[in-house]
Amino acid sequence: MDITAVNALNYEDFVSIFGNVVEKCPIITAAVWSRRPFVTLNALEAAISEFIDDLPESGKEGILRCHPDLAGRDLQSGTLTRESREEQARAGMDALSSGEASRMSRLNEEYKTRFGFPFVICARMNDKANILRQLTERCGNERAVERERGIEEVKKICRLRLQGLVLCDAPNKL
Ligand SMILES: NC(=O)NC1=NC(=O)NC1=O
Repeated sequence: MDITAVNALNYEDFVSIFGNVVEKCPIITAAVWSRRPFVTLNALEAAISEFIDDLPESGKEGILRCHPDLAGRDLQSGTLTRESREEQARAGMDALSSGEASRMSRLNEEYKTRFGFPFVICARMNDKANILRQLTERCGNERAVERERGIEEVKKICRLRLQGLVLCDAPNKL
């Protein structure tokens, strides 16, 4: 699908295709539909980013709370979205040793207790070791710092999900 086809979508199809570029936050996609036509994929990504940046702190924290824990109960119970399942698998979250899994679980709980929202990182840009290192380090940050850092990671996840939806078809249309 190229950007011309994206701009031609009605809002039902737009939300149906792009509704999970920000995990479990289709309202963001539904809202930015009004900003079409998007000149490029980057313009669509920028519209999403601007919508997020304009939210109050509670809205940003709400977005973070829609993200499943890495190697958490959703992964264990098979209830991850397709996108999250693929992302977590690529980062090796489904192949942790029992020691690594219990460390992830403990650190995730510590992080959530401290901040009131989950640790979010773009799994596709990190491996297992770096995720554990980042989780350990970021637990020591201030809440405001982690709110912004988590949103930065949400935007990276969103960019990669958008590229998978719009660019991946492009090579087929030689
Ligand atoms: N808590 C998280 O960071 N979750 C996730 N990051 C990803 O890249 N995919 C997820 O499900």
